[in-house]
Amino acid sequence: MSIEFFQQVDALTEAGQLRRLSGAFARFIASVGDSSPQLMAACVLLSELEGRGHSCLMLDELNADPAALLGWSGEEWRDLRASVGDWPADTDAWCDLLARCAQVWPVGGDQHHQPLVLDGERLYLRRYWQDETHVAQAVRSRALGGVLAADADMQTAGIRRWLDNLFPHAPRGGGVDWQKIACAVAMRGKLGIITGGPGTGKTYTVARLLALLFATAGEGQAGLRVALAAPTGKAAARLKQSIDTALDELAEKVGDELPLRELAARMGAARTLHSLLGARPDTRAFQHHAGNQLDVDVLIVDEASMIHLEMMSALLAALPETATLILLGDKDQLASVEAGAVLGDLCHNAEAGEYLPETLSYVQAATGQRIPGNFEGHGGPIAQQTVMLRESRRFGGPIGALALAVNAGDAAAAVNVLREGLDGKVTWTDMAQSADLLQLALSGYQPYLQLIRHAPDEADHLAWVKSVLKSFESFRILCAVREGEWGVSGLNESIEQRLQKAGLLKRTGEWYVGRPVMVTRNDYATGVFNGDIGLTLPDPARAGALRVYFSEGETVRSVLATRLRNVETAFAMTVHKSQGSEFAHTAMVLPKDGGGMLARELIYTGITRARDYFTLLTPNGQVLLDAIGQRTQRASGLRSQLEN
Ligand SMILES: Nc1ncnc2c1ncn2[C@@H]1O[C@H](COP(=O)(O)OP(=O)(O)OP(=O)(O)O)[C@@H](O)[C@H]1O
Repeated sequence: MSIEFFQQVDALTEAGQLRRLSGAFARFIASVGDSSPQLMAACVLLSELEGRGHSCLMLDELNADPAALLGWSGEEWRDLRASVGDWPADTDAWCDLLARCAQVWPVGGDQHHQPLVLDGERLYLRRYWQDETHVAQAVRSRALGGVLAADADMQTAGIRRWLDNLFPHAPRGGGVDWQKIACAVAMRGKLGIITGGPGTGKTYTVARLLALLFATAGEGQAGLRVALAAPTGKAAARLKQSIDTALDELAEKVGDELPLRELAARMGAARTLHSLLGARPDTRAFQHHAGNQLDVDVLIVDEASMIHLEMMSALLAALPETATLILLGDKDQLASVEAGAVLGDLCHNAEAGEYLPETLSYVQAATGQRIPGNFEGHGGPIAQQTVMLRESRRFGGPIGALALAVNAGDAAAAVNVLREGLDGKVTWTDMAQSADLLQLALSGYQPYLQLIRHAPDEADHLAWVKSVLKSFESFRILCAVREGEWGVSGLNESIEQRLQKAGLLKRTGEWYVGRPVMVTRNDYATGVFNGDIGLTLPDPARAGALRVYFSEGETVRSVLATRLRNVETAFAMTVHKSQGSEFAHTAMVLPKDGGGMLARELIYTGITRARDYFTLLTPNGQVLLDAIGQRTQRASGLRSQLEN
């Protein structure tokens, strides 16, 4: 029995070191079979890691340094370790021990709905193993499926003709036109992955890919069904806007040969993945699934780095085999809060290319471009369908240089850019005090709060709402953490107080004019979703009533403030929640102590939310250096499943 072990777990839970769920989960596992402290320890660790976005527990890591898995010191780990008693001698011993437990299904063994799965040296919750296995199988078969066959020469020639038309100019500096290559590669299978940093032309490229799909659809052209989606409403609205603009520009160039405006008009709005799949209240199941698939020929999904494992599995199940899936995203951004780092795993060869000889010759035939030798290799089917765009069109200058340095883990170069602060585009206040932050919040939020004071007649209400929203969207404070003085909750409170003191806000209760809010839970009744950000403004129809206005590209939606239940004030938001958004001026705030939990992806994601100006505030600069030096490694078996 594991009495001593659970006493330790309970004490650590009370101390806030472990999630309550972890102890409860281990107890549940103990109640349905074996209850050895070793199995219990593996369950607690598995649950803790799941809460941090890992899809499995790597037993070699458990064997090598379990404290490091939790980010604990040896001291913190000591008592829990002692309560386990005998610790298996090595990874094999862990595998043997777990494989003998009734609650564990060793893959290939007898199945009787065991809640845990042991796949090689990885221990999973069954659901994650199923999702991972399904995603691996589905993307592999998509990458391999539909690859140009018997009449390939003719098809390739058709693709080439159109690509030359759509990309008429030689790439700048005489390099390789990865955008053109990305289009060709996506035409080759039922899966295309286009990754790249901000402004590298992912949307520009996908608009041309759409034109190409449309142009080569033959008789199917008139009925080609294209759907656009993204993980958040904001990202979906941005995608639609960028694609419409790009298709419009392209239509001018292509002329009568291709009715691109007709295609754009038929596409309809971009939707969130939840809405596309038909999420329903009170169930994880979607309306669209393997038995009731989506009615589309082409699905384009932007901000794919935010898609978690379970969502990717659901998406792939709901997509007909015949449809083409195009994933767009920045592989270096933070992964989803939920388990999995799917885009990162799918793109693990993207930097190096790893293209096979057949890919090289197809690309040459379809684009006239020769992929340089250093990108040749032995990548699997996903690598052959993945292209990384490498040149940013609008993200140069100090912000771009800073993002590059952080991404490369080069803290010294990052500090150089921050110190030089060229053109005032990048500003860094180290040893920052709260007063610095509050001053910044005051100057950043003053413009929209002043606009609010000049509420117009009823007739101009919508135009005014749009201008206030636009002004609010131009500045944002991002936090690395939620708790504490430098976290979201502490800062929102102090910023509200500061703005009130400056006479910019009149806070009378929970709801007040000018309050920005973020939705924290999907709410089907009001049609607002987790992560949506809105602004509280007077209701023109009812004196004294307040509505929350949400910007959706060109349109605005509103909900009575009192109908919104799961919201929080959003002067400051987490970097995680800011994904898919961009602000003219982004200010990022790091905490005094990162607790070893901040990594480079977070810093990179924060910086790349800034369009024109980036301000960094650090009460303790060492936290920045430590974060740049640390990579997020999410345990996942997806890469190895993709290679099998
Ligand atoms: N080959 C090109 N020739 C001319 N302009 C280009 C080209 N590629 C991209 N652009 C322009 O560069 C800008 C950025 O491109 P785009 O918006 O497609 O990048 P993105 O990777 O989708 O950015 P984000 O990550 O912010 O969504 C756009 O104005 C686009 O029109």
